[in-house]
Amino acid sequence: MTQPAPRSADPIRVGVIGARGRMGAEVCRAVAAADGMELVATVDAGDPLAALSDAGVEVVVDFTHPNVVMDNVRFCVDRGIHCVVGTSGFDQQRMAAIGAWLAPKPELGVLLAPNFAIGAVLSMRFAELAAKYYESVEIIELHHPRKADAPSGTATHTAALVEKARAAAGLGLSPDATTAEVDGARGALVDGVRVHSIRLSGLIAHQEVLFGMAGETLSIRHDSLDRTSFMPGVLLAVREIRTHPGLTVGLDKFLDL
Ligand SMILES: NC(=O)C1=CN([C@@H]2O[C@H](COP(=O)(O)OP(=O)(O)OC[C@H]3O[C@@H](n4cnc5c(N)ncnc54)[C@H](OP(=O)(O)O)[C@@H]3O)[C@@H](O)[C@H]2O)C=CC1
Ligand SMILES: O=C(O)C1=N[C@H](C(=O)O)C[C@H](O)C1
Repeated sequence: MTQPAPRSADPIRVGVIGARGRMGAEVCRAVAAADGMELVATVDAGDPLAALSDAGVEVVVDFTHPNVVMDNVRFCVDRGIHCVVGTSGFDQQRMAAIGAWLAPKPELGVLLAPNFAIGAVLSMRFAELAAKYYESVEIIELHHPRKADAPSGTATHTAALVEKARAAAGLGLSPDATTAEVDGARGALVDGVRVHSIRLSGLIAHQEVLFGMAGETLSIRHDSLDRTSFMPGVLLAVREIRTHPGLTVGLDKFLDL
């Protein structure tokens, strides 16, 4: 349920966790330069999370690591701090846990956004729309080689959306006659969809969803060429989260899509 935006003209007090990382540093710059918000606390590995509550943070932005993000979200929810989370590594079990933490705090919002780039959000929606029309689908995600997790959160989320649309249309697995395979050659099976992860110097974040049927294919590709591509989405989420209580998955829920 969307509530009216707070009337206060006071800037939103923002804290960043993972502030010295690739994304966190970019978020700190974007928040510091944005109208209507103030960067009041930054935390990275080894720093106490109490710096956030001590500084009166209202909205935290987390770009850390799948291994630590749940502790960060728990800390913030317990202290009534809204969370905008870009860190990957969320599954249904993790989402259910966050939902349970939020249950006694009906005013509090947590956004888990697999991808903040507008084109990535659109491409996931396009893939969801296309899914029911095609017999075959596979996903290729391509990232910089310092990425810790594979497949990417974006690919995992896309696979889930595509699978749901295929299941609703009565489609099963994509046809595949492979009977002899070198381990990994056919990628990972995520929600019944093959996902192939490329790690390559020079890349930032890219994804291609390939659909096929007799006589035609469709490729839906998005490329983040710079981490600035994620910043408009992050700033939008910081502005919106206080009026979107509960757990939200996907930036599309904050857009007029
Ligand atoms: N949703 C989206 O649009 C996007 C999501 N991401 C995701 O964001 C996450 C971060 O990516 P990226 O910035 O490239 O990664 P980085 O490794 O560059 O940054 C992560 C930062 O978090 C720090 N950190 C680790 N543990 C903690 C902790 N317990 N408390 C506070 N800080 C901690 C790391 O410190 P140290 O290095 O010392 O461990 C590091 O400085 C990944 O999961 C990635 O997939 C990335 C881009 C876009
Ligand atoms: O690690 C990254 O860089 C990215 N991670 C997110 C993901 O796992 O999908 C979003 C984007 O792809 C960049």
